Amino acid sequence: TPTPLANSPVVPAPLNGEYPNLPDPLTPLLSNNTYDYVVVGAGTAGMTLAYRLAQDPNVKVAVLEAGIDYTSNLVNQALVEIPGADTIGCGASETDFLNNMIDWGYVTAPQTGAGNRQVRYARGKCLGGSSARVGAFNMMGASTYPSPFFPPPLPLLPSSHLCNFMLYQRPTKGSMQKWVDLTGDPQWNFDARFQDFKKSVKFTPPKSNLRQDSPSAQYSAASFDPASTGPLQVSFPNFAQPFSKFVQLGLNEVGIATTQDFNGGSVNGVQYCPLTVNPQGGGRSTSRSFFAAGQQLPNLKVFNEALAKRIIIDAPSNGGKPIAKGVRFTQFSLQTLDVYATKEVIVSAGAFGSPQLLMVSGIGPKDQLERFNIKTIVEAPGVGQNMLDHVFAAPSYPVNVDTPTRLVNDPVYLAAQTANFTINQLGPLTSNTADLLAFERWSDSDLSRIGAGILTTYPKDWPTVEYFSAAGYIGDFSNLAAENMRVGADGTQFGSILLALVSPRSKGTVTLASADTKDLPIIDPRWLTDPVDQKVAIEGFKRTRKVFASRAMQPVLTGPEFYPGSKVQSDADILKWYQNNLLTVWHAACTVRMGKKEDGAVLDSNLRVYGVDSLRVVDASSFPDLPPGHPQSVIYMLAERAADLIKAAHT
Ligand SMILES: Cc1cc2nc3c(=O)[nH]c(=O)nc-3n(C[C@H](O)[C@H](O)[C@H](O)COP(=O)(O)OP(=O)(O)OC[C@H]3O[C@@H](n4cnc5c(N)ncnc54)[C@H](O)[C@@H]3O)c2cc1C
Repeated sequence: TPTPLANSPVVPAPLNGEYPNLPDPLTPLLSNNTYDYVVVGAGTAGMTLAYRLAQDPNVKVAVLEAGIDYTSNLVNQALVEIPGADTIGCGASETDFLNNMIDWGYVTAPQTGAGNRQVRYARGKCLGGSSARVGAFNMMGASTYPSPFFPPPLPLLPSSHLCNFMLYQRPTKGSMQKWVDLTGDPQWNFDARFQDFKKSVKFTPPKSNLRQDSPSAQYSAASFDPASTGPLQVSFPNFAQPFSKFVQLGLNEVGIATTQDFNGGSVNGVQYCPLTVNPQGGGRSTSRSFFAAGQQLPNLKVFNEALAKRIIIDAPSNGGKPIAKGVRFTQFSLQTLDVYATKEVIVSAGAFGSPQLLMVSGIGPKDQLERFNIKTIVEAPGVGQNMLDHVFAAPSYPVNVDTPTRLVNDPVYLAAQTANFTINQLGPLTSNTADLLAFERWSDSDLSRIGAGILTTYPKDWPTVEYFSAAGYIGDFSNLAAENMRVGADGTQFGSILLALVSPRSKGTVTLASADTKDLPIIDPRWLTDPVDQKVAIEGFKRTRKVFASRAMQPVLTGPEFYPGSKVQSDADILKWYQNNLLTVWHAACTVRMGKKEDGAVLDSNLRVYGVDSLRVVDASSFPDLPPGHPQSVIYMLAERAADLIKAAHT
């Protein structure tokens, strides 16, 4: 049993013989258990932040990551890095993630707003965190499939693969102004942070000759910094889904104009979306790229399979301000160890892991702490509250162009396209499938008409809904690969338009199941429980049908709506269908939010935990509000800003 934490010496080496007979991998840590910074989580924010801090050779940085490095076995590496593999298994089914090596295996509480289903909620547990499209395979997988680039036979795959769609797109100026309003800090303004958005990213323009897209993908060069070295790669795949061209024209026809760019502070309109894809080789680029960039730095240590158990907080008995001193963790599930930070502890464990770690460490709502006999360090009612998320669902139609439905049904085609990807970096496996996006803000009169008048108060550039062109069949989202096999067995191909709610009003919670981080927290997103979200879902679904009914889409359609089909007509039918079929877009955020203390926020505008010194939270949980669209750009920006704030605080 480790020693009591209060007044722990900062440098307790040699740890009073507390950790006898440790296996080899732990020895280096024990010879040096004190760093300037300890970062929990090597995910999207944590790995970026740790690398930036370690660029200063005068500081030492330790990162504790509960998962493995996904490049440590070939199958997971292939599943992460082949963009087209993201069509495999985004399933909502809770029974699908046995043996999952690099996913946490979260399942939500029963969702009254989603047909009382318990929905699997994918989250990366590996270097790169949720920015890595991570898959699972059974333990024999690595030796069964010798090529790192050849996907294993699809029927053998458990459908527990989760798929980060790699969409790289920035929020609107108005939504970032909301961050300013909520925090009182003008530094969160889009223009003030534009340089941080650009800093992580090396942008490469689309190769239109290879993509053969028409109209071609557009972008604004001004949204990127030509001098940036990345290490995150942002570009376009060398393949445009044939289906997407029709969707673009259909969206235009219903009044959504083509826009140039999603990365300069406005998004309304339709365009191909840049991806975090590496133009060299066509593979996915994740926040692991920051690990790769820092691998040679002697002052950066990343510990895998290191599960943080709690933050070591020194709470003076004289009532002085508590101070974070380090982190207690288990590595390889073997031994409990302490690592100390002389400057700061930074929690980057994600929207579920961060509130959990704060609560088990004594920072959280009183009822949660008391329920599990956790000693209260700081009563913080906002921890684990205010969870915001996006959801989506899609009608599907039969089409006459190649889609991933063919990839899963035609082994010869799959083999040819695998070779095409591996050798030429061409073909559908280079694509993330949902390559074309549209954002639409509904007029104030339409919003009032449908009973969503509250959304008229949102900044005018904040879209109400997002549409994804999705080649393939979506169905009830339970298992994309298996469902495409089923419906496409006779050679029929499918195309879908996903409707996502990007101005959600429903708020969820993350609460504890026990006082130990080895037990997953309880996730209750409460999707679509707010009546405004329900109205938007109904209206948005009708809009997607209008797009399919456009003249521009008729040449690609070979029949009427296949799913849900003509039986779903009334508003009540539509709502029920949407609720029974929706899936998260995996954008959980705001569970340890930044803002004003008097408004119940947990973090000040510099990401510091109110009431505790030397402790910050930097990841999706720290968002004051969830901007419309896809959050990874915001998380990279947040990590860049946090690194600068931390460096400035210690010079
Ligand atoms: C399937 C999927 C598809 C997505 N698609 C897109 C997309 O196309 N575009 C986009 O912009 N966004 C997308 N997202 C969302 C985006 O990836 C996430 O919002 C983002 O990666 C979250 O970053 P984070 O740093 O907050 O957390 P994460 O990246 O999840 O990092 C948290 C890290 O902390 C580790 N951790 C947690 N608890 C502990 C602990 N106790 N001890 C040690 N380590 C711990 C985790 O293992 C993980 O590595 C997608 C997400 C998923 C899951």
